[in-house]
Amino acid sequence: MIRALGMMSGTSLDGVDAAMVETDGIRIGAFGRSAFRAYSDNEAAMLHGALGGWPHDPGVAEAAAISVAAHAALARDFPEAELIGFHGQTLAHDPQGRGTHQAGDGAALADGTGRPVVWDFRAEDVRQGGEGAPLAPFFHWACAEWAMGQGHLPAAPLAFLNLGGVGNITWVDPAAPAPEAEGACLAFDTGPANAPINDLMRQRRRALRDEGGALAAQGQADRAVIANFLRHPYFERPPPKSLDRDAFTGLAAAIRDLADADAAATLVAALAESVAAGFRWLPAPPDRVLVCGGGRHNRTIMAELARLLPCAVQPVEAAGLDGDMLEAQAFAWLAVRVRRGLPTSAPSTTGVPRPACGGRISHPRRRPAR
Ligand SMILES: Nc1ncnc2c1ncn2[C@@H]1O[C@H](COP(=O)(O)OP(=O)(O)OP(=O)(O)O)[C@@H](O)[C@H]1O
Ligand SMILES: CC(=O)N[C@H]1[C@@H]2OC[C@@H](O2)[C@@H](O)[C@@H]1O[C@H](C)C(=O)O
Repeated sequence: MIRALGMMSGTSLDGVDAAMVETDGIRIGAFGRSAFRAYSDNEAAMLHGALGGWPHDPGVAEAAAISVAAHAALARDFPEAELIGFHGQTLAHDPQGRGTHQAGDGAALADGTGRPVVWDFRAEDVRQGGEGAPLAPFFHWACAEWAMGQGHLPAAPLAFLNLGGVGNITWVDPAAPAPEAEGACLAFDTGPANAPINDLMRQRRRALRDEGGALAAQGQADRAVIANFLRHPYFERPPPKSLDRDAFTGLAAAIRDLADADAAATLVAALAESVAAGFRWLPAPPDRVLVCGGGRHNRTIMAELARLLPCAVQPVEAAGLDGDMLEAQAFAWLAVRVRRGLPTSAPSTTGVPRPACGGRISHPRRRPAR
């Protein structure tokens, strides 16, 4: 077993999550400490300004340096980590076009922390014809297997729903022998999640988010906007499939003339309806949906999901897991898989033609400065 630190800064650009996992890259031995470092307003503004950028675009080198410095600062609090999994900041994702871009140089982070760093997890999958995302699904399989072993879950297929900036779902059969085995996982991005809600709150209320879903709870969803949203060709596309943060720009335009609360309620309904629309692709009805990511703190989202989905909807804490740290933990576990040469994606998770091992390993070239 290796003690690995996973670090993730997601599409909502709020900061960096870091979490320890002890694993052999297959089974979870133990979960360890975790921490969060918020981006300062300046850092967040720089990263926001670089969104959509590719490696040589203006502002991208600065964004990458901010990402590395923030991760290095956080990693210093985890001297016990033998290996670091570094996701980097996704600035652009166009797997069927220009590729996928996570800003932040893993070699610089290895130098800055004195630990080997696994990074650039998505590019190889895209190079082989996959979507490069989502990558958490194999870890969801490991979590389901762990939770079953702890007696927190029955031995039945279930789904993990991650509600970050974008939503993604993984259907998992925890009885499958390995995550890359046929029939073990099916995963895809469901649609927009918190990103448009945050954008709305920033533009209209000068707030970072709709705390607890309070604003949305006071509004009425606009059914015409939702009906039109659900006509987007993305929902007709069978999985695997993934989304860029700003793929649904039409939604922001469609709510422009709605009152604040109605606009927020409409975005919540769009999120929940897109998850419900995704259910038709699942191989069998899941026993429950375990929700992770920041969206599970939004009570209006959780209520709308419970109303629309044909099974129980629970925060992942119901299975003994930490919903704020699951993605960071995923990149710790994936880092160990990369180190061992085990696959990190499969046809049923990213559409890559055969199970693939992504990620690069950089070793520190010198001791870190004190
Ligand atoms: N208490 C809360 N009330 C309402 N919304 C919340 C709350 N806490 C978090 N959120 C929402 O969750 C978002 C953060 O979710 P998370 O950290 O899972 O996203 P991410 O990891 O950045 O994104 P992704 O998974 O798409 O890469 C916040 O930006 C906010 O919209
Ligand atoms: C390209 C990219 O960074 N995608 C993220 C994003 O955030 C959620 C969703 O879109 C998912 O596809 C992915 O992150 C998680 C960690 C994943 O790869 O599973």
